[in-house]
Amino acid sequence: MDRPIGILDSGVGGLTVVKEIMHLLPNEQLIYVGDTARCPYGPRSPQEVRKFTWQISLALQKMNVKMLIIACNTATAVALNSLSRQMPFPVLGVIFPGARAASKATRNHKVVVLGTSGTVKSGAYEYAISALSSSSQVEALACPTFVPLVESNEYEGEFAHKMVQEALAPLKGKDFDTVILGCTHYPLLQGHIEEVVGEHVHVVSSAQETANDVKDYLDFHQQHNTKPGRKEPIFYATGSIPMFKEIAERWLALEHADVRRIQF
Ligand SMILES: N[C@H](CCC(=O)O)C(=O)O
Repeated sequence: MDRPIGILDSGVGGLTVVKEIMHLLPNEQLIYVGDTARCPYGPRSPQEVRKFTWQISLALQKMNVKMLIIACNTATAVALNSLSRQMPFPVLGVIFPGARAASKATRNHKVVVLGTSGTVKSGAYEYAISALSSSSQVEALACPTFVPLVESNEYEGEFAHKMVQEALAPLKGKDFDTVILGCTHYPLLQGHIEEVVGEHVHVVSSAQETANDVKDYLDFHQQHNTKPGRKEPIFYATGSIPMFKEIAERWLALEHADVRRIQF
């Protein structure tokens, strides 16, 4: 099926999912919406995040997508159920794939989830992990400083490292062996996070697992794009286009990212 795949996030975080899908399914046309003008979603109420997620999803529906990926944990936690019930195409979130990857990786069944305040308050990871393995203990930690660091393109260097160190200080001395990057912005800080938690800890991101789920779905339902050739993604942003373009080109190693404006 030659229709595009829609992907959404509050900002640039979902590009971590785009990167994996581009790698695994280069033939698919991706349309991405980053709601950078209203980012972060983390501190907002569930009602507001649900409303914004629906607005974007309806815009993507008008663009004739064959499938929707909510590449945002905060939005997945509050909007996946209603969207997957009511949209006329499959809707995938990022929480279950991340929980599954962590359940596979942990040996001592002690898992830490790093996420936005909204995701942590939702308890969505605790719920997903307990459904997969009732013996696992999950501790969730909100890291509200991380998303602004990534959105302002300051995710590399000393300052970012110090912010990560400060945010993860409550984990010192705890014996977890797996950390879930429970926000799609956090893989851009993965190097700092790995240094702080130590190399004995598995750091899992849901991006790879989500991309695998997309492929499995397209395989099973025979819905791959049949037009030959690699497709360049189309990006829409509600906020600064130059900032989005710079981050997308760097993170996805694109020479020219096609970034357009969208408003709600
Ligand atoms: N990237 C998003 C949201 C970050 C935010 O807007 O607070 C997530 O996975 O949760």
